[in-house]
Amino acid sequence: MSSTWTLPDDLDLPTRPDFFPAPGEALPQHWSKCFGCGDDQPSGMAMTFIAEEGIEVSGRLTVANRYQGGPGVIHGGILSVAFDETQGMACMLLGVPVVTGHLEIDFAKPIPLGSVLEFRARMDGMTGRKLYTSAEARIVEGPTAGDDVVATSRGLFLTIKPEHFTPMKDFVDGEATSPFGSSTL
Ligand SMILES: CCCCCCCC/C=C\CCCCCCCC(=O)SCCNC(=O)CCNC(=O)[C@H](O)C(C)(C)COP(=O)(O)OP(=O)(O)OC[C@H]1O[C@@H](n2cnc3c(N)ncnc32)[C@H](O)[C@@H]1OP(=O)(O)O
Repeated sequence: MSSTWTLPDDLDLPTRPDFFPAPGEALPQHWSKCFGCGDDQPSGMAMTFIAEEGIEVSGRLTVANRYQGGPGVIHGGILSVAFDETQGMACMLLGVPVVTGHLEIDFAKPIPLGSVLEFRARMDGMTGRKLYTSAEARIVEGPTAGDDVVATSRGLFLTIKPEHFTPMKDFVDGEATSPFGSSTL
């Protein structure tokens, strides 16, 4: 896999607050209408996440037929959504709202429709408002399941003020039922 990504050398690794789910417990969706994780988004990807040790999360995605890009394989954009979501969830362990500033993906192996993917993402460090993350995906169920890493990603997330989404309030489609965290609307 190739990448031009280099981490700054002045990063801190924060400690994880204890008010979030313990390792092994499910993470709440951050916004019920989110395409990646929301349960109020019928056309979405319904990803689920577990808190791991440290500032790390795992997430699962079943590759539905509608996620097809090339013949029989996942669309690269769908895989990118999953990486965005998983790394955003790793940031969420710190209890601060964030948005993605930069995301990059290396697509290493084809991923057949019907596969179940497991993503793992972690915080590599932060400086000021900038949170640096990395992640990888493996196929855990399906005809090509195995230990091979099928894709990797690196992200830069920026902490935002609660009012970041206020100008978007009128564009939300109906009532959201975000139970926890929320996108601060
Ligand atoms: C869907 C929303 C979910 C939100 C949930 C929140 C609550 C839950 C909490 C957690 C769950 C997380 C789960 C989320 C999963 C999905 C996340 C997404 O898909 S988010 C949607 C896509 N992303 C955007 O819409 C951002 C659009 N962009 C912006 O709004 C701005 O550009 C923003 C906020 C990212 C930065 O703008 P500035 O004005 O606040 O700050 P400046 O000064 O430009 O940048 C600050 C520092 O960052 C660097 N920077 C910014 N963008 C960069 C980039 N692309 N590459 C490298 N550096 C960058 C700059 O160089 C600067 O660095 P120096 O402080 O000077 O060292």
